[in-house]
Amino acid sequence: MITEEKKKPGMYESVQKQFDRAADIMGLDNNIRRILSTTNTEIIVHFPVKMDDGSVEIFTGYRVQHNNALGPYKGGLRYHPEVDINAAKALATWMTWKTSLAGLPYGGGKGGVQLNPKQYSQAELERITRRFTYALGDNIGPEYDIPAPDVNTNAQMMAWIADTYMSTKAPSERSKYMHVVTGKPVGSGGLEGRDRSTGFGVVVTIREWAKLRNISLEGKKYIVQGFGNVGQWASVFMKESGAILVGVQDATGTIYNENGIDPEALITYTAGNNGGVKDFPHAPEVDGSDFFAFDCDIVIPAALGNQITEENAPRIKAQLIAEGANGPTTPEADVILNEKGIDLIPDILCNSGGVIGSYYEWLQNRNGEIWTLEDVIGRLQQKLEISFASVVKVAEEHNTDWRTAAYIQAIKRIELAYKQRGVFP
Ligand SMILES: NC(=O)C1=CN([C@@H]2O[C@H](COP(=O)(O)OP(=O)(O)OC[C@H]3O[C@@H](n4cnc5c(N)ncnc54)[C@H](OP(=O)(O)O)[C@@H]3O)[C@@H](O)[C@H]2O)C=CC1
Ligand SMILES: O=C(O)CCC(=O)C(=O)O
Repeated sequence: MITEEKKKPGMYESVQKQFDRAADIMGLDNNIRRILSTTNTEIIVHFPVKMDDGSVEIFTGYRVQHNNALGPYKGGLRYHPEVDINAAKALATWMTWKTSLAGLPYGGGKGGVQLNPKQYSQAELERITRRFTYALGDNIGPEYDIPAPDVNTNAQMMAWIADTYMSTKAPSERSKYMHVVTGKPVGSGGLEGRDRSTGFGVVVTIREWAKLRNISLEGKKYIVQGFGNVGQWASVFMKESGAILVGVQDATGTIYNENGIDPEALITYTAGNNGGVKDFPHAPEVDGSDFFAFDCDIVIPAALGNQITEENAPRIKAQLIAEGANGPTTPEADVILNEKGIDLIPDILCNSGGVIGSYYEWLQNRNGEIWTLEDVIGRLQQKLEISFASVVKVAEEHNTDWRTAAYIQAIKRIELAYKQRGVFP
């Protein structure tokens, strides 16, 4: 099992190093560089919640709004013991680059609550989510800052947020606020396909990589770290492309089977009482301490940040790393992977299908429309293919890696917005 994010170099340090590299190469205006190196707003709330046994627990929640030059802040909420202000700052900053690269009218925000959701009942999680929403108040809003699901949060929690937020508005106005949050259940204003949009997007970018490198995905072996929303859906779409899942790691353990693990069977298994991949009957449990070095062609990190480091990067054998997670690779590991000639599809491109799906949900609510699954999947695929091609082109123009190229492309759009508005007299 992987070690905790907290014990490794900070994710905020990583995102700033990535930004600095791109800013240097593109010769970014120094004032814009200073603006983008700083978060706009950092909110910390402490709020009490009554537990099932009648006791009261105080929780700490975060929302960081990094930048809104292109539109409202957008990004998920995470429930995890390692959520803190620095994690929220890093994740919010990545959202700014991601939404800009995708060409969306959004900025970047992120937040969450520091807790281990496995320790709470469903009723307690509902009260925590509703209290957190009250505590945030109008620091979120459909045209201001729009949360969405992330690690350990789901469509049900988004429905509680929407309901709580809307209940603070006048009854005649409430329906105008449905798009305060995305990733809701389809029955409550959610979008058909938002559930799979991140995992689908990961696989669209892998297919584009395969086309570029003239490789067939048929029979290619891959491993996935994290078998939640992103890992599961990515595995479903990798199966459609003929690739073979051989290893999976989650917080409960690591399994490996060189003959293949059926993603659907594993999804059914993990949805059961065990809640993870441990003891899956069709793949033995193995030592996962060197997970990324397993024999495979493609690695999909889809769990937490700072997992591929200078310690394990030298042993990676795969041809491609497709970053389903946010910030899974440290800047030091990036250097090693580049030297080894391993391709890497950076998080702000690879997992951007999620926020693009959220944008479609937001539009659906805002315009009173109902989109079909075909609409969503078709538009998502087209948008991601364009993004992938633009990153490859910028990388060639600047003779740089794909992560730096993705940053350059994202930063350029924000730079233009600042220059056109004339904030500098
Ligand atoms: N959901 C989305 O739309 C998007 C998510 N992302 C990113 O993708 C990543 C995964 O998010 P998502 O799938 O939504 O989250 P989920 O909560 O659905 O799944 C997280 C997965 O990571 C596993 N995990 C947690 N801790 C560890 C650990 N120490 N070692 C190994 N595995 C671990 C969990 O295991 P267990 O179940 O056993 O706890 C679970 O399988 C995150 O980095 C997130 O920011 C990026 C873009 C959009
Ligand atoms: O769907 C969204 O708004 C954001 C999802 C998210 O948190 C992410 O892309 O990291």
